[in-house]
Amino acid sequence: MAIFYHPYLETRRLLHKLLVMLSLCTICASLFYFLGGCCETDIVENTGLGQSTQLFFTGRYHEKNVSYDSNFINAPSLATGSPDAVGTSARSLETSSPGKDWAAARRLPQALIIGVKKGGTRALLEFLRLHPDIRALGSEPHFFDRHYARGLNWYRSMMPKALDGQIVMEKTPRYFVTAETPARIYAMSKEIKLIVVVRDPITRAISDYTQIISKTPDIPSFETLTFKNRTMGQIDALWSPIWIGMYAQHLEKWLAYFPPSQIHFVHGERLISDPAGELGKVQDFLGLQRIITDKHFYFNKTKGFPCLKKPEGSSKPHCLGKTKGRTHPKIDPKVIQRLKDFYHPHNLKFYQMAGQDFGWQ
Ligand SMILES: Nc1ncnc2c1ncn2[C@@H]1O[C@H](COP(=O)(O)OS(=O)(=O)O)[C@@H](OP(=O)(O)O)[C@H]1O
Repeated sequence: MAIFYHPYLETRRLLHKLLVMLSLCTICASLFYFLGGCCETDIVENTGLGQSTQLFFTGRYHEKNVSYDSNFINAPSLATGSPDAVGTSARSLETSSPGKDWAAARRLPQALIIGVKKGGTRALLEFLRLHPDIRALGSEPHFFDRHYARGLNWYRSMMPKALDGQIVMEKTPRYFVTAETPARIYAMSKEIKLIVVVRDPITRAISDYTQIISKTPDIPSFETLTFKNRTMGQIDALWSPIWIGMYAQHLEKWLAYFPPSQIHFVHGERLISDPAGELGKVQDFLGLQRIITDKHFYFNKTKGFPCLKKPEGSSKPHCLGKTKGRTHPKIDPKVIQRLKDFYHPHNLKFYQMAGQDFGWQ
């Protein structure tokens, strides 16, 4: 029987072969992707926070929703959004120990820097990131004050991946003055460790005002805004820069939920004059080995603040960016004196509640 060569049949055979090969490729690729995805991210997460929140973790967020403020100069990787750009040892898990990445998971934080605004919270967070046992979120998630309705799974997805034994933390200075926050944090974890950086409330208020005026230059002077009635010398205690500094009144709300042993106060002025000393106490409070020491800091005369020495593999030192350590306006000494009188009883009450004298006059 004669075999006919028919171009139409030949093309059909070729197309058929191609289709089979394509299907095989698709199956292989899907298998490869599926197996890879499973091994990398599907981890049963134990929050370790004494509550029933064991959840399946899908881990496909990669911090894409998080904005990092580039508060460190000469820290290009921070500016590009890496959560662990600063520090000699706190390198990104994803890049520094790929072999261990499979064991890392996103967990809810075990420690929080809750305040105070303009206290030195950014400096503290960035210094703490030097510790290999700390994994800190670079941005301020504002979960307990603004985004609570998004739920704990959203909050967890914001956190950097951490290995067992590493402490996950974030900082949002507004938590300290938000009335609903202590109860919400308590509902997440009764054992959480809370850190508050406090600074002389008058300097803090001026720092706050300096930030406000940098964004809205047309507002009245600090002196004007400080008073409800200047001739009567009546302070406007509801003006946010003044109100935030009434620490005792805010602390009361936290002590209704957490024992004093769970709240650590960082002395904001000493964080500038002796960063290693303050960091030593924070590491003790967190139950960590004292790894961050004075070897990590140098005083930058131009900046007027302590900065980080060069990290491994880089010749550039790290200072906080220009929004930290701004020049403050000169305030009328009479207004300062009036503020001292105003804050005096609040400060005394705060020293008593915190169990330490911060020495603000
Ligand atoms: N090492 C170092 N470098 C720069 N600045 C430092 C440092 N340590 C503490 N500070 C003080 O931190 C103040 C800003 O506080 P915060 O980071 O808490 O501000 S914020 O609430 O997050 O906006 C900032 O306030 P201003 O001086 O008013 O800018 C600083 O005084």
